[in-house]
Amino acid sequence: MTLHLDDLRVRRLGECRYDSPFSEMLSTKQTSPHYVAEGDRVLLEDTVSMLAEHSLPPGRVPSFEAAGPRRKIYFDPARVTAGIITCGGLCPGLNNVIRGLVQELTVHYKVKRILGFRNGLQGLTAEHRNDAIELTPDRVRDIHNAGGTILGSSRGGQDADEMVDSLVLRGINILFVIGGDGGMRAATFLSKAIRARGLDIAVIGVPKTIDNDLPFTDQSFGFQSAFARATDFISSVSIEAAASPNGVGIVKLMGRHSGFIASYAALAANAADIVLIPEIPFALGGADGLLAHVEQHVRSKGFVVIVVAEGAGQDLFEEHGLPQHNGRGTDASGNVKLGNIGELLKESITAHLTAVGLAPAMRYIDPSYAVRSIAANAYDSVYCLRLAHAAVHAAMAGRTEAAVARWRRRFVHVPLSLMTSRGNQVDPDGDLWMSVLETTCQPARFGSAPDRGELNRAS
Ligand SMILES: Nc1ncnc2c1ncn2[C@@H]1O[C@H](COP(=O)(O)OP(=O)(O)OP(=O)(O)O)[C@@H](O)[C@H]1O
Ligand SMILES: O=P(O)(O)OC[C@H]1O[C@](O)(CO)[C@@H](O)[C@@H]1O
Ligand SMILES: [Mg+2]
Repeated sequence: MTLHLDDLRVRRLGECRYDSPFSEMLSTKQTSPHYVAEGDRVLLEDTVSMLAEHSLPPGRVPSFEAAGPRRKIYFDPARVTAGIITCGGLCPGLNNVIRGLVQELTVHYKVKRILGFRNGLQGLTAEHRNDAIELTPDRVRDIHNAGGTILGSSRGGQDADEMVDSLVLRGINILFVIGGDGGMRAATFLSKAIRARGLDIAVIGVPKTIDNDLPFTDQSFGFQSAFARATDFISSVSIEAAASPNGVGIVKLMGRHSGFIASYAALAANAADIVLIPEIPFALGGADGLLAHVEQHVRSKGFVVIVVAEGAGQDLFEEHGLPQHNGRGTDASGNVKLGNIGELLKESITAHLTAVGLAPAMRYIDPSYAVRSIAANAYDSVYCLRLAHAAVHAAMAGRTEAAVARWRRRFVHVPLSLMTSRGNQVDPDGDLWMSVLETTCQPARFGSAPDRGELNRAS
């Protein structure tokens, strides 16, 4: 996808006429690698060859608006009521972002009223709009020490007009939506309804997901904490598998469409023999299939450790005549319900090894919720706080229909249209997957699984 400068422009509600409370602090600042004045931008691409391909003057090169405080702001802080919602699955750091938003809004901008809507989009329905809680620095002081979200979260769609009515009735000028790909779509959907009514309400997304499946962000918050926790489970399973005759350790990790958690956790634990991710199809049977490789490991080393992402091998369910996984169905948000690949591996590996006289000691764990419900680690805590700061600065400067993200280590504003334009997946030809292959020594493919080109042409 070729992006042009116009695709990267962020919508503004209007001219910034108020002095920012930061203007004094900023008056001495020069543009530097760490501070970008209004108008300066962060490059979309960062290699000389990619830049040269555009053959464009510097002012037209695709670039993001830099995040951060402006000298002039759009909203009069004394008249602002801000709202916050968290939606989708849990993710380490949700409470840190809520806390960061509340502190930045109140301490620096002196915003007096912040409402936390309960349980995701449900909190914006007529039935629940009055359940919103007042968020104050006192209320959020210690929340970053706990996982989850003090606001609650949910899946499932709601009527746009009803949600906009709630924003109007509760006097909201700025809404922060902390969510994954669905949450960013919901923010877009709400923004459109707000725009259709000509309302002066800014909507800023703070992208979250342990799956790291959102584009235009180096890594989403919570991802580091989640894969660090997942690493512990891989280490445990590998110790168990190694200590048992014909030990087979399987750890199933989240990752609906993207194998980032599986790949990073496997690299960190450095104990997996096989990593299976949604991006790379694999075959179970045949001379080069997964089962043959598992058998080979058990014969040569005495045990095998497999890390599998939940979205891997979904095509195998049809092959194995498991119709309940093919009709699939969806959850309340429209996400396809996946077949349980961990169980499928457990059963097929047990059957295969038993048939060849190597009855296994199976050690299978699915630590999915244990991985995502924890508090943020130190790295994510810093990241969440800085994203929250960037989100508040963006909203106060009248940016809307945008998300804040870290791109090439700089905080930027990303139009929601781009945030929802595609997913982010492990590149089978990229350096991350190469590192996994180098570490596990597994083959590039198990069996005669179709290559990606064939799959893309078929779909
Ligand atoms: N296209 C859409 N339009 C309006 N609302 C949407 C859309 N897609 C998703 N939503 C709503 O956004 C909310 C969050 O979506 P979802 O449950 O898919 O989680 P998510 O934000 O993708 O997070 P995660 O994937 O990390 O669990 C849900 O309430 C869902 O109904
Ligand atoms: O059980 P739930 O809450 O629907 O969440 C499961 C999904 O949430 C995610 O962790 C994303 O938040 C996916 O990896 C996973 O498929
Ligand atoms: Mg999602």
